[in-house]
Amino acid sequence: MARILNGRAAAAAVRREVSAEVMKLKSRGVSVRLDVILVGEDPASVTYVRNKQNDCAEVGIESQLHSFPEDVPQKELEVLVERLNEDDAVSGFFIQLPLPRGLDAQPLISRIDPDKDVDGLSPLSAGRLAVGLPSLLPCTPHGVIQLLKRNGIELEGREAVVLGRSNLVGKPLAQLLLRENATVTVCHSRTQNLAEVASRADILVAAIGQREMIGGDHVKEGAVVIDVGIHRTQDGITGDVRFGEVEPKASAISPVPGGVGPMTRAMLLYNALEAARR
Ligand SMILES: Nc1nc2c(c(=O)[nH]1)N[C@@H](CN(C=O)c1ccc(C(=O)N[C@@H](CCC(=O)O)C(=O)O)cc1)CN2
Ligand SMILES: [Mg+2]
Repeated sequence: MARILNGRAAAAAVRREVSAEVMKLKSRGVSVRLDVILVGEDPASVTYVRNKQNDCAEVGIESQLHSFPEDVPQKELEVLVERLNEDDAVSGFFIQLPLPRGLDAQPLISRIDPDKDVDGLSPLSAGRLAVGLPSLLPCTPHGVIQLLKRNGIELEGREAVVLGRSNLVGKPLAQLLLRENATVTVCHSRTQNLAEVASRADILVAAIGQREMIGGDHVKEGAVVIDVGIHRTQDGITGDVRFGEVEPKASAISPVPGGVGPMTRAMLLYNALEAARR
């Protein structure tokens, strides 16, 4: 029976730590402000943004929402990004993803000042991470590392397999695991013998975006399994992992919901604090 890696508890601990540091900054006259760009009315995005703003309020971070209809011109968003870059009252900001069809997120993200890039997704932030310079770290991958570390799971010298190579999760997570001295393999849709490669892992991270694709045959006995997937079904939310099949083989496993998701939110608060210190 696997240990359940409780993301809600770890995230609550991060929030307490951030809150204490925000308080200290405030006592020195420095306020922390996280601005949010939301385009369109995708229900999941609207919920995530509301949750993130509630998190900010809980830890004493100010937050301002910049909300646009889905047909907003790209140029208007570019102008806003430049304005937020220049505004000294704004510690950091992010664009809630995905953007509606017709808008291109990458040129906007590329314009964000890396010192304000609380999602850690700009090419400059990614480059800093890749060469080992200090940078704001993408929230989900950083949340995965924190979930592992706060549960006392050793990474150094261990075989880590990341399933998925997105800019949001897979690629930066591979960099972070390398930084922790794990031996890292990244798998993707063209990987041959996926189950064979995955079952080499001491630490297996599923971030492929395919509902319940990973089963017992992908997992080595005693592996630590992290599920980054989020899929809404009629029966509730599930991940990329068939939990019932994998849990008996794993030594530890993150649930969905209540695993990586809450950590993503918590690491955004951590980044807002870091940005304010810059
Ligand atoms: N600009 C960004 N956009 C998106 C990101 C991101 O990090 N930055 N990640 C995802 C969405 N996301 C945050 O934005 C996010 C998704 C899910 C959760 C979460 O807590 N999930 C819960 C379950 C879902 C629920 O209850 O609705 C859980 O896993 O327990 C947090 C953040 C894409 N967009
Ligand atoms: Mg600066």
